[in-house]
Amino acid sequence: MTTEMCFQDIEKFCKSMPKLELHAHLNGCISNGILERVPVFDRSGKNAEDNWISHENAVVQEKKTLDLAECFRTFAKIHEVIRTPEILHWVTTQVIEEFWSDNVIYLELRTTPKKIHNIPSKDVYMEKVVDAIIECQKKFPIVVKLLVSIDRKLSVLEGEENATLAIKWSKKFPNIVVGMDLSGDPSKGVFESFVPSLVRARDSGLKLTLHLPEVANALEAEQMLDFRPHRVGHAVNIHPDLGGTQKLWEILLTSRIPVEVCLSSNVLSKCVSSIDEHHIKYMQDSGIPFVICTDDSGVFCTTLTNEYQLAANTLLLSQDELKVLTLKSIDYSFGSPEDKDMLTAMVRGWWENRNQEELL
Ligand SMILES: CNc1ncnc2c1ncn2[C@@H]1O[C@H](COP(=O)(O)O)[C@@H](O)[C@H]1O
Ligand SMILES: [Zn+2]
Repeated sequence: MTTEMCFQDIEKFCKSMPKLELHAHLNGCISNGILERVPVFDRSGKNAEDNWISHENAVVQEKKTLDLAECFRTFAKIHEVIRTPEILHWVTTQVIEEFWSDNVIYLELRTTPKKIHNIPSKDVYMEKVVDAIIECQKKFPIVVKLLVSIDRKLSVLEGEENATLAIKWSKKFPNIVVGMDLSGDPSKGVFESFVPSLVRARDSGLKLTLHLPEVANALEAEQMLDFRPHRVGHAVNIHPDLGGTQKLWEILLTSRIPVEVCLSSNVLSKCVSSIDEHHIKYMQDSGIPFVICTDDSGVFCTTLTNEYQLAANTLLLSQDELKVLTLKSIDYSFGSPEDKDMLTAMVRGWWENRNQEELL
């Protein structure tokens, strides 16, 4: 970052920049502000005015270190709030609106469809999320895509079900449902068992992103990288100085698979000991492609602005480098060629205007 820019300037600058978010779990992105306002809907599905779920029931998330196990307990608490199709629809609109307020112009949301509480089926889950996306795209200048996740604690059969669901919904809404993700508690489940489902999704045109294990598991990390997904999440425990191996690092390096970097998530979940020890520096030095993401903006009390600011401070990025980072995230996105052209024009337009204003 240029020396004349102070901390607040960087924040203001990162906020004003148009940004792309490529790694955001729907329920992990429900902020305290949203949780405190979850409405109670009456039986007809209408929002019963002034009837909010009490604050005591809301999950209070704090910006503090949680270990991974605590993170997963927090997700379970949030899932307790998502009791009806109406609430799911409402929270999805709120999450999208919060990203839009942060100047996110393109958002890839991911979620594991669930049949829980009064949500009668995974299809209804998909319907509510897709409806909310369509509604928000009419209201705000933001492009939103959906990736269907497989939570790795699920059975192989349920993984198959999610792949079938993703394929079916991508045929219905090809501009919205564009990919699949494998995520969840890395101490549960086995990547290899989901390979047939993921291959089926890939063969039907869906893009894939896999969470590389956030705990040291060189064998699984290697299997995931060898699978050549379109992107990977996190990439902790890959570099030989940081819990990985030379072999893993070289596979990542030569594969050119873009990494979704989630700085706050990695530090707050204690997968990385501090921001200064984060592998983002090694990735920058080696030229490994990466994109800055939030992961769970609600659970980690962060924003994409904050993550860009952290990256700018950690890597001492110039404004021009921030522009390049944003333009690269367009390339790595799962948007269509038309989406990418439109986003490139928007981002370039914003930077050109800004440069002209500076000259005046
Ligand atoms: C912190 N690092 C992480 N590592 C692995 N999986 C994570 C995660 N953060 C979130 N999830 C996955 O996303 C779900 C919440 O969103 P959805 O209910 O699907 O919308 C979590 O239950 C977990 O499966
Ligand atoms: Zn994630």
